[in-house]
Amino acid sequence: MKITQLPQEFIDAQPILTKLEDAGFEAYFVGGSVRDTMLGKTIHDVDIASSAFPEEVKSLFHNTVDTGIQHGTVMVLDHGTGYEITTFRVESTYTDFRRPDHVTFVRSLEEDLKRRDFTINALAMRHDGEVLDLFDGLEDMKKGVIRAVGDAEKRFTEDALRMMRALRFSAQLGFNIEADTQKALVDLAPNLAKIAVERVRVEFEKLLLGSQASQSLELALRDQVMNYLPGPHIEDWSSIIDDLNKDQATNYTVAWAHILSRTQFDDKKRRQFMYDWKMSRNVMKTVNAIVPIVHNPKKSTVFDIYQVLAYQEELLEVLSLTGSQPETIQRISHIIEMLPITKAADLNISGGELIRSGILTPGPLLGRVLKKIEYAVVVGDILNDHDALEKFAKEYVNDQN
Ligand SMILES: Nc1ccn([C@@H]2O[C@H](COP(=O)(O)OP(=O)(O)OP(=O)(O)O)[C@@H](O)[C@H]2O)c(=O)n1
Ligand SMILES: [Mg+2]
Repeated sequence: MKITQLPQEFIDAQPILTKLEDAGFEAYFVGGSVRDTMLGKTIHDVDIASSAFPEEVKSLFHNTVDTGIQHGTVMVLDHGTGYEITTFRVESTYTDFRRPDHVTFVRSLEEDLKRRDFTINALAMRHDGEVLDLFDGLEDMKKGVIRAVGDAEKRFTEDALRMMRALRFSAQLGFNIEADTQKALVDLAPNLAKIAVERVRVEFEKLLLGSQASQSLELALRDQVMNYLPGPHIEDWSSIIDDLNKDQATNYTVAWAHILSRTQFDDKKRRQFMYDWKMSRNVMKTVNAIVPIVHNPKKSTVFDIYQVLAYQEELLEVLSLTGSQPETIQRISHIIEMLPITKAADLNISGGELIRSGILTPGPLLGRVLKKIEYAVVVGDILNDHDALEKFAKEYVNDQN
């Protein structure tokens, strides 16, 4: 099978392949970019596999970086674009379920494709668009199936992450997982607990953002995969799945905030969950700001909303995902629109001015006064007007004495 209209990313990379070929090596586009092209999806980057050994790649191209040379990957820089060229390889025993103990470079494309995870990921494409399909990946694509290349148990034992990848691809593509592959997944799911959390998280986040996330989460639940994922156990998957049946999150911060809004976790358990998943500080801050409001949106005050203003987009999205009433969402949007200030720096008075005018001296009282002023302005008790704020500060200080 030959693709006649190649996406530009491949055309740009063609000279790299032909240079390798002219030197007597084989070179192919492999992996996600070939899969996604066949599926009519847009691609981001192209990966190249070659029979040339890393040193041979380096001697052919002027500008290279050893990005993963021990695994056979060399990056070739070409007009500002980096292309990863990985030598055909086979991997031997994975004693830690994470990384092969060592890789062996080979000259055969088939050997290389044989050790890949799924048939749809084991396609190779020549520089001219000719697709090599040694494991019936195209047929599986047509049928909408995720099938391990060869023995599923072997593939999942080599790298347990592939079980997450199976679920992730099913969420992204809406594909079913083929029966033997599914069985291996059920049997070997406990190994998921042994792999690096960061790797699991990346796949799980891709799953959550997939257009068929709900279908994939249902599979994960049924096959008890959830039991081997980080964090305290979530009891509330069914409501999360229901939500995702109707709509999907636009980014993973929203996805996590949505999940945690649907759980009954208290503050401590929620933090534990995020810590166990090794989420970034930014995600944690956003989730911690949003979840209490989503739990009780009707009770949220103007000042509550003001305090989470930095996360307003995420908040509104999670409210909508969790099925908040339109009136509730409208009320919160309205509060946001009407806020007189968006941050303390918008106040028409500063600590420095209060000191210069002799109303206050540096110290804790000054901090308290500024907080009071901010609160009063936000909730509409006073106007954000310099003289009014100064008067308010004077009266507050007098009351304290
Ligand atoms: N655990 C893994 C990870 C990757 N691969 C192989 O390496 C390719 C590239 O891996 P990666 O970029 O991680 O995934 P993609 O399939 O390219 O998916 P994405 O588009 O999300 O990058 C895969 O297609 C697959 O052939 C594999 O066999 N086993
Ligand atoms: Mg990729």
